[in-house]
Amino acid sequence: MIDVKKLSKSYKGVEVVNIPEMHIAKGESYGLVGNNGAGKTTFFRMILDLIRPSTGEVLSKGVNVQNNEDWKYYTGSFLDESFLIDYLTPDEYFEFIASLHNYSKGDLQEFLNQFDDLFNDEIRGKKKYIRDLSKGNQKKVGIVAALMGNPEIILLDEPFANLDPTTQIRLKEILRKLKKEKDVTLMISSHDLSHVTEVCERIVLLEKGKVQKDIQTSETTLKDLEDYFTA
Ligand SMILES: Nc1ncnc2c1ncn2[C@@H]1O[C@H](COP(=O)(O)OP(=O)(O)OP(=O)(O)O)[C@@H](O)[C@H]1O
Repeated sequence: MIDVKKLSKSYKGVEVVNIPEMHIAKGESYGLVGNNGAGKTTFFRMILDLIRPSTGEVLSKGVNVQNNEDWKYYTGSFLDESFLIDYLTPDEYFEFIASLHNYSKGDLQEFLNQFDDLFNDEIRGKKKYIRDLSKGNQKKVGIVAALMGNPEIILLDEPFANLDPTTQIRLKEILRKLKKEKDVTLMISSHDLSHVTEVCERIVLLEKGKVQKDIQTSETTLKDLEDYFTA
């Protein structure tokens, strides 16, 4: 699904990402962990062609993401609030994103109804602009919008941060269901080692832009990661 080749990014001569090679298979759930500044967001931004690599390339289904827009039709993502349009209400924003996916009004209602529990009556039908929502509720809007249009791959940066425990549990269920029922490829960066090891079958650990671990999740992974970050 995604192939990374000789990928690096430097700012003012300082290298912040250096990944010589990486393959992310279709249907894989991939968790990216690493301390602040490890390069997680920068890596995701290069996959989404939001920033240009200093060297190398990212291929989505074999095509360089810089040269072709096709990947945008099957890729859902939410990295931060800049993905939102904060002067719209959530309903207006969902309608806008739905129009990009050619959803009818009925399609949109049906799609959003699935997330009633997650929204907890705080998001739809309110006359509040996105900018006036709490951080957690903004995140819910962004994540749900990223799931619209049946994406084949979904990238989420810190999806669990700012969410209350109930929502974290619901989000984990949603992500697991997407993988199981729709074979969606998931790429999640997270500081929450417990959630990310629960959802992801593969964990990649970045440190100073370089891959330190690339492992299949097992019963010992959470403990191994905790030990790594404690040392
Ligand atoms: N536009 C930029 N100009 C200069 N340096 C940058 C820029 N964007 C990112 N960096 C640097 O690149 C490094 C990696 O940042 P990045 O945001 O990718 O890390 P991260 O792993 O996502 O961190 P966090 O867990 O804190 O979100 C950091 O040292 C950051 O300061």
